[in-house]
Amino acid sequence: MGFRAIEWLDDSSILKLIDQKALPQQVHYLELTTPAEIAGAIHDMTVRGAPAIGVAAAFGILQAARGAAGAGEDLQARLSEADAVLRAARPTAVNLSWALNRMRAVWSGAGDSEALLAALDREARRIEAEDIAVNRAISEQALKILPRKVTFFHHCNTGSLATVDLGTALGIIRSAHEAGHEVFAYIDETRPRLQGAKLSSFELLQFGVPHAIVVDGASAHIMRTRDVDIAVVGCDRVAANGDVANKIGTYNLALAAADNGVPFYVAAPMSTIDFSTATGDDIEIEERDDSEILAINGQSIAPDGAPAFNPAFDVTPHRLIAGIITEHGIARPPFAESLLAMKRAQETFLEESA
Ligand SMILES: CSC[C@@H](O)[C@@H](O)C(=O)COP(=O)(O)O
Repeated sequence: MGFRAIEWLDDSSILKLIDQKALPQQVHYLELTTPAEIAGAIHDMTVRGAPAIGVAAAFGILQAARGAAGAGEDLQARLSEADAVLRAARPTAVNLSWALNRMRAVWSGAGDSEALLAALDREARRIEAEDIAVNRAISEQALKILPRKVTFFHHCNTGSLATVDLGTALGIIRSAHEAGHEVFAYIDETRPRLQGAKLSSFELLQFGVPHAIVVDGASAHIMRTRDVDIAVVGCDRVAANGDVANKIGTYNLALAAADNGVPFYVAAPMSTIDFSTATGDDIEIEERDDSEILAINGQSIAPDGAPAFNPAFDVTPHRLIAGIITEHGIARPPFAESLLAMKRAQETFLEESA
């Protein structure tokens, strides 16, 4: 098992988070006691990665419910306040609102506060447990199409740290290595916050997966001059037409892959597919503080007063994507149809396992 980004301490209702801002130099944990603190940790990227922030938010709601019950306060009022604070923490990853919607469906339902509290407890744990199962299933789907000797190109961090465990795209790389494939991975740095250099390399070293960190701008050159079999990335929101919002630089990578005939895959839990968003143009792209570009580890790298522009995500058009790997299978173009087929497979799976 990798480092756990998130751990719920049930007896104390504390959400324990590894501080991803301090990695890899320090493995340091924070213990959060309020939804406002959790929202702050999501916003400042102490916890990050689309699935991880959804799970953290679900426990934030549970924390608020327990707090309200302990103080004899109105449950609905406290929860709707917590919901609003958590929902506003980051805009692009749909997993945040997806998890909050699941929790809201519980707390806005019928039942006395004791029953609601128990149901919220179950739902938060279910969201957490499902994430692990879904990530394993995504890896299993991907293993079906990988050659025995496989060289990957990966962007950002999509591993254990970005999820509850294993991860999505990085989980595929790790699973291929553990399944005996001869794996090598090019891990791009992922400016400006360097999730690739800091976090993905940290995870791959832990599991003994051969890899090299490369600068973001090297992707086209490496694909042109080395044998790269597959580029695989995660996602923060997939629109109904298959357009994918993911960490800034994903679109560049997809263009480099297209020009070099490298198949470009997106690992996507069904929770990241947003059927209510028609196309990538409808996805809100988070803009973060200029300081993320102008300084590295607090050290200024640009002239004093230099302006910057810092969109944190981009949208890769569906035409550049070979497949979207979900826990229910690999969706292929045309995605408007194949993603709906995945949704139907999910509904059947849920009915059968109910
Ligand atoms: C399984 S994580 C998927 C995405 O959330 C990941 O690729 C990504 O873009 C993370 O961005 P971040 O800004 O670090 O939260």
